Amino acid sequence: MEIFKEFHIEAAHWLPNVPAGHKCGRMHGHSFRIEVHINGPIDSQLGWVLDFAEIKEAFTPVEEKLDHRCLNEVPGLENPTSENLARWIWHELRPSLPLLSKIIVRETCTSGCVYSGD
Ligand SMILES: Nc1nc2c(c(=O)[nH]1)N=C([C@H](O)[C@H](O)COP(=O)(O)OP(=O)(O)OP(=O)(O)O)CN2
Ligand SMILES: [Zn+2]
Repeated sequence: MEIFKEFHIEAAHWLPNVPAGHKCGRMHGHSFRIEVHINGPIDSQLGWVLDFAEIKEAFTPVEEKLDHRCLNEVPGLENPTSENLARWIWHELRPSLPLLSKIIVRETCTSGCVYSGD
């Protein structure tokens, strides 16, 4: 079964590799919504796949690195597209969440991406 927890990050970014004049080449901000998905069996005693609190605990250092930051200044996020952000979060979380199955990044109400690992 797959479970998830959603986190909210306020951050600024600009995209360095877009064509000249593209609006995303200018510094701007988003209220990013990030879903962390975990896939595994339900523990028969506890009745859950993983305590949601464990997902939150794993995400806390990631939140510290991203929230109220300029993402371009975060090592590894020099080109902070949704795709690169999702992949970056995956690699940050995977060591502490071995059942990690998916990262969903919503950059705006209408745009985002789903990353299921390499
Ligand atoms: N594949 C990607 N395309 C774009 C990304 C991205 O990360 N991956 N990022 C951007 C910009 O950061 C932009 O802020 C978000 O794009 P967009 O959805 O075009 O934003 P709008 O608010 O203008 O969207 P509406 O069409 O008004 O809903 C651009 N592209
Ligand atoms: Zn943007």
